[in-house]
Amino acid sequence: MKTVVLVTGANSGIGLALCDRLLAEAAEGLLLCLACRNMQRARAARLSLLASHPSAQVDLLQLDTSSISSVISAAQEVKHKYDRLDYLYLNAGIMPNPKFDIKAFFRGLFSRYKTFLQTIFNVPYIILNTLISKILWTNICFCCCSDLSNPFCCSKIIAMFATGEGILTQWDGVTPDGLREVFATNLFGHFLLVRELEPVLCRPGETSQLIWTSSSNAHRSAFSLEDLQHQRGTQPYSSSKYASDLLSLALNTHYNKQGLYSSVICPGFVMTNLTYGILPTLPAFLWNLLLPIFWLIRVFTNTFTLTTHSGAEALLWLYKQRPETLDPYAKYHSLTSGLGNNYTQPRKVLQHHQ
Ligand SMILES: NC(=O)C1=CN([C@@H]2O[C@H](COP(=O)(O)OP(=O)(O)OC[C@H]3O[C@@H](n4cnc5c(N)ncnc54)[C@H](OP(=O)(O)O)[C@@H]3O)[C@@H](O)[C@H]2O)C=CC1
Ligand SMILES: CC(C)CCC[C@@H](C)[C@H]1CC[C@H]2C3=C(CC[C@]12C)[C@@]1(C)CCC(=O)C[C@@H]1CC3
Repeated sequence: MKTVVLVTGANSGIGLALCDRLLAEAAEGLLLCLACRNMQRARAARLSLLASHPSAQVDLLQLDTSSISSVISAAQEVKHKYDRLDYLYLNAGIMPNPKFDIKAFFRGLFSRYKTFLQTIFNVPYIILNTLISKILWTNICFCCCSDLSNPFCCSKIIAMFATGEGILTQWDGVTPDGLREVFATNLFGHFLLVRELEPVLCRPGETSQLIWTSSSNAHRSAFSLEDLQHQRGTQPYSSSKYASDLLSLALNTHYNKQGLYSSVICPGFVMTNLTYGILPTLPAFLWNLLLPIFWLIRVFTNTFTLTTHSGAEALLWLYKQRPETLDPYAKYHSLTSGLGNNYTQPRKVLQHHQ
């Protein structure tokens, strides 16, 4: 019997890389279903996967997660075609019209520029402090140095690079169903899909896994239970990702006794169609010019996974785990070390009392 895996948003980016890595891992025993909104792109993705894994079984499914009717008919088709679903990767996602706020970026960087330079050159705080204060021996210099020795500033800059917090502006629209587009695409459509697929996900005596592609950009401050769709805020993407972290937890409470387990992952910062739009003046291939800078930043934050292959690391790692052994309060991070090695690390995301 083949393991049935369904991946939403499988025609590009992290989703496509995941499919490739799954097939490289277990092409023979796998029945892979690519769930995509655009069938032309889906067919192209299928062909590229079959080119490198000729013996693989790859099916296509039309699914637009932002549309209620599309989700319902896609779920009907899945239930009709397969009598089981072992893995459901909830990966499709949008961040409409993201813009890099250069002012906010430089404000964040240069308000703490000394700390940034120190981070880059890795000069130990104490040596630098003593040296400068001995040479100049003035009050002003002392003030500067006290700033230098504040590791909190360093960690703030690193956090800015790791999460994109405060340096991106986003936009949101309304779907024909009357829902906010980011909420509908990233969260609600997936939730509906899970509910509709209950009969093939919850089978007596067997386990299945839901795996959400969340983000380091998921911020509690962006989310409000009173404004689930984020109609009143300016961070719809962060809100939808934080909501998926919460929802995963709730799904575990609800479904674990029926053998269905849910986890969230964070792929790190990956260069994909989703991120190319952030620097609008830069065509996709020119992003590669920034690679040396990104590799340098990676020395300080291992969240710069950069390639789709590396970003899919935690998604693949979860595929190999027994779901009962996973921590529902953890977010599993794809990480890449300064030397380019990929690994997965769980980090506590929600505290039990939250
Ligand atoms: N890149 C990054 O740095 C990070 C990405 N993520 C998350 O990773 C996931 C994958 O994104 P990524 O690979 O980067 O970007 P891509 O844009 O390459 O992939 C997104 C995929 O989702 C699909 N999609 C978008 N909207 C819908 C919809 N309404 N219905 C069905 N499919 C849809 C896209 O299809 P189409 O080709 O038709 O647009 C595409 O296949 C997203 O959830 C994203 O939020 C999280 C953290 C960081
Ligand atoms: C030297 C500069 C020009 C570098 C600019 C880098 C930024 C464009 C990126 C730094 C951190 C990135 C990031 C994301 C987008 C691009 C950055 C802001 C995300 C917000 C993309 C979507 C996510 O889910 C999380 C990412 C976190 C890091």
